[in-house]
Amino acid sequence: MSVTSKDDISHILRFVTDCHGKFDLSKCVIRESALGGLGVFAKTDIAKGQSVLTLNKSSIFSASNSSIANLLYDNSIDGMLALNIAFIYETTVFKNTSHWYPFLRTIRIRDEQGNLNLPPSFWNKNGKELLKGTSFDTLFDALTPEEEIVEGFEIAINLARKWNEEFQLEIPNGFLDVKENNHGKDFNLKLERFISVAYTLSSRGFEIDAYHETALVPIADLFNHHVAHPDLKFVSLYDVCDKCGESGMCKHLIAEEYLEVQEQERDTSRAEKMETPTINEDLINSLENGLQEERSKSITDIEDEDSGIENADECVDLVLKNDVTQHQEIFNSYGELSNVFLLARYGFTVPGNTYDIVHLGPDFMNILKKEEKYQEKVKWWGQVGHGLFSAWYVQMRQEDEGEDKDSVPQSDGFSEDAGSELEEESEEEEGENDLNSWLSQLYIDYNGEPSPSTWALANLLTLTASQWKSLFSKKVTPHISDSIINEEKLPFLAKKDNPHSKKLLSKLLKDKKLPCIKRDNTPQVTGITDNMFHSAQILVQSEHDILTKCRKTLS
Ligand SMILES: C[S@@+](CC[C@H](N)C(=O)[O-])C[C@H]1O[C@@H](n2cnc3c(N)ncnc32)[C@H](O)[C@@H]1O
Repeated sequence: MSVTSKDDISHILRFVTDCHGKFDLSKCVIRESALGGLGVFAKTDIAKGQSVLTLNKSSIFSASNSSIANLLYDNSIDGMLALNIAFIYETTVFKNTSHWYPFLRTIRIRDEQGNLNLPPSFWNKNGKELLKGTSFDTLFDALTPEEEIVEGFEIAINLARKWNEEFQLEIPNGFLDVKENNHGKDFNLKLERFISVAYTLSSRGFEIDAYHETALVPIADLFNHHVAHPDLKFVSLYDVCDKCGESGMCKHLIAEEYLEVQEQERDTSRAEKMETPTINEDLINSLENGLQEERSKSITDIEDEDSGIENADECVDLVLKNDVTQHQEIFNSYGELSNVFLLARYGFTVPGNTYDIVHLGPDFMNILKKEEKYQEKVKWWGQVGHGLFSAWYVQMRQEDEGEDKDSVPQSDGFSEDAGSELEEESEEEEGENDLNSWLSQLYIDYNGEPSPSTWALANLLTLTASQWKSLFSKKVTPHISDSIINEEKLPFLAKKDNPHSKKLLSKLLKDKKLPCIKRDNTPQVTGITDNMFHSAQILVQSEHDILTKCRKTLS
């Protein structure tokens, strides 16, 4: 939960004005939102297509334009780690001397009660209990602390010490000044602050371009998220030089082109072997002289046109994709995300989030472990069946869509691993864990509809011995995975009206345990802050509602 205080509105507006940004105060107003913190509201009706905010990229804050940009670059630090370290230096070391400080100081890493904003993976035991057994825990394993952030903190501490030793750059006080002789306690205290910075920035960052990567954008970060009907589109030219951020020709591109031409000439002439020219400072400088001339000419052209804001390619824009009406809050979209993702990355949850699901993996595992009769079927499903069924199902859906071209394409339930959205790093381990792969496909969607795999596994488990045999065109061999499936039987697995399967699923839902969310004690006793409680309550309620809908579907 990262929110801004209303006392900061004037500072943010002044910063944007000083940066010659365009935010039309006759059309929009920043004020407190019922969702928490601030939001941006329409002062008048505004037509779709209009831009509500235009800022030059030089006024956004990224690691690449921070005061320590060169140091980060020299040490090959990029991405979110670079942004976190840059933010810490800017707000603790450079402070008033930093161009961005008036904006950055409005970004709080603590909630209104003074508690650090922490992701659930770093909540205390009581806090984690609030989410135990939900999809957050079982499907995404998002209660386990990420090693990556601790490693990032250690890198940041070492760099701070190195820069201090080498050229006396002050070590950020209270953040990276970990006492060497008091490693444990002091380390953990400052690690929490570091995590809080990372979590807060991840809830406010915008993907800008190849040069800036993720950056903080004043005012743009005050628009709240809408799950279903966002009003805005964030526009930024991504394809720029990753070394200098130029959108057109720059010395790096010219140097690259020059080398390419040299290469081609060498190939075509097939003459004596020429020495390969390399990009060095001399080459860049000589090329840059030519470029400088070209550039000053084009700058004059732009200034002549003078529209108040410079080259559009050098700006970021928030453009309306809907008409908005007077007084309404104007919403952005942080992505088509379930509450699991919103909480893990952005620190909040939304009631009635249509991207929510309920994971049934552990619930199936419970009955599979208990019942000997299921062992053979489950072994086949894990090794062969799930893959076969998924491929058949996707193909069948494509054929249906081909026949009915006007129909709205729908998710086939297999196109994406339901558990993939939080697991960028675990994609490397793809294939390592077949069990997780098919278990992740066992879920109920927001409408209370079991996923295709859920129906299929339930249908499989409830097959009688003779039905199970007839699933194979050849006798089941001792090695179940070698048995040949009778493909005509696959549609049976997709059935949604098998009373035996419905009964099995109903029992599964009856036994499913979700956390009981109630406030037994004060936050001082439990360490559960209002934000933690509120977020967990919405997430768990959403899962309860999905289960209720599913029970109706099954009855
Ligand atoms: C980019 S900021 C948006 C502006 C924020 N309200 C502020 O005061 O700074 C993102 C934060 O706003 C809050 N937020 C955004 N959309 C929300 C929503 N639909 N419901 C609840 N909180 C939301 C969350 O605290 C989130 O971490």
